[in-house]
Amino acid sequence: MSLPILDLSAFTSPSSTTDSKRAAASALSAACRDHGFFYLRHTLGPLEQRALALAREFFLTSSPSTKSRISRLNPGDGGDGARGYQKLNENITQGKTDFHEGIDYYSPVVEPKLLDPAHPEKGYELLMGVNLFPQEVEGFQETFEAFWDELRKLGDRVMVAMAWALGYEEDEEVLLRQTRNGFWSARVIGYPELKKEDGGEGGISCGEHSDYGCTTFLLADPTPGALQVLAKTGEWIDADPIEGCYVVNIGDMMELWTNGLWASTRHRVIHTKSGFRVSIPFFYEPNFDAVVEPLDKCVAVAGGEKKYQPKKYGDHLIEKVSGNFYKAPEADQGK
Ligand SMILES: O=C(O)CCC(=O)C(=O)O
Ligand SMILES: [Fe+2]
Repeated sequence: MSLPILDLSAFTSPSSTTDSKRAAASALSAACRDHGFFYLRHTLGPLEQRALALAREFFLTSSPSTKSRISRLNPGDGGDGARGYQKLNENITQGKTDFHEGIDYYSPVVEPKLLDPAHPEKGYELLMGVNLFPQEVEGFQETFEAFWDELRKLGDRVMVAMAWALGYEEDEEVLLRQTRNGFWSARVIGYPELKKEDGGEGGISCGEHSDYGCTTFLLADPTPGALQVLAKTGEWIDADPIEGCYVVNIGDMMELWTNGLWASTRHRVIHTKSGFRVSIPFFYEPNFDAVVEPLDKCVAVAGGEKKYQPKKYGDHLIEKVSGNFYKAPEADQGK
């Protein structure tokens, strides 16, 4: 089984017809309902290769002091508990350590919130700090900021396409209204190959999880066999990169909006091939204060039964981020 390849250019081009939008929305609806994962044909040109190359340069050539200068630190220790660099084995999924290193970024906050203004060295409230860039890697910050800007715009268009796919052709901004100032997030991830001594067989590069927000746009280098998606049949299928495409998946908040019509599909990374793998997912998310609840039309499909309680996205995010760095063996943590 393989994942569908979609073209949503009907929603990005100003000259497209209603019929072409309907056709694209119908393919999108089937992909989200049947898989929760799909390939989206879209390219940002050389910006993508530049971002992947800079990510690789950071992981493979930066000194330990460069990496530690941008370390994720807890509130109280100088950080905001979320933004920054995590070394190998620091990230936790389902209570188990992941074998990757990465830098986490979030939407910049207009006024970072110091924990204690009299003692700025203590850092920030959870998630309310500043993004940390490796200034030693020339062009890193500008390239990634430009990359994320483009993906935010793409995400806005995909929200309109998703609204059509859910039957909201007449109210196509029903999702966009709650994501336009989205509290997006992004990761720059490096995966050394898993070897036996690192936990090799049975070890995990990034543990099984669902993404916790709205829609993820993933770009990765060409390494095959690393990202795997749990199909509805119960088998794990490879989501290998396809040139000119993003791997897109829906997250927990989209599952909530659709009243479970589109499930947030579980996935994992097991990288045992040779070479250092790099991936740069962008998580397009609802506004921090968006109250996400099942959409009327999706509730109607389920015979009027609301299967989920409303949830404020910011609360959901705080819950999830707190779990990512806390080793709780029973917990089922998302990303
Ligand atoms: O590296 C990948 O291919 C996927 C990473 C991922 O699933 C995540 O960061 O949520
Ligand atoms: Fe993920």
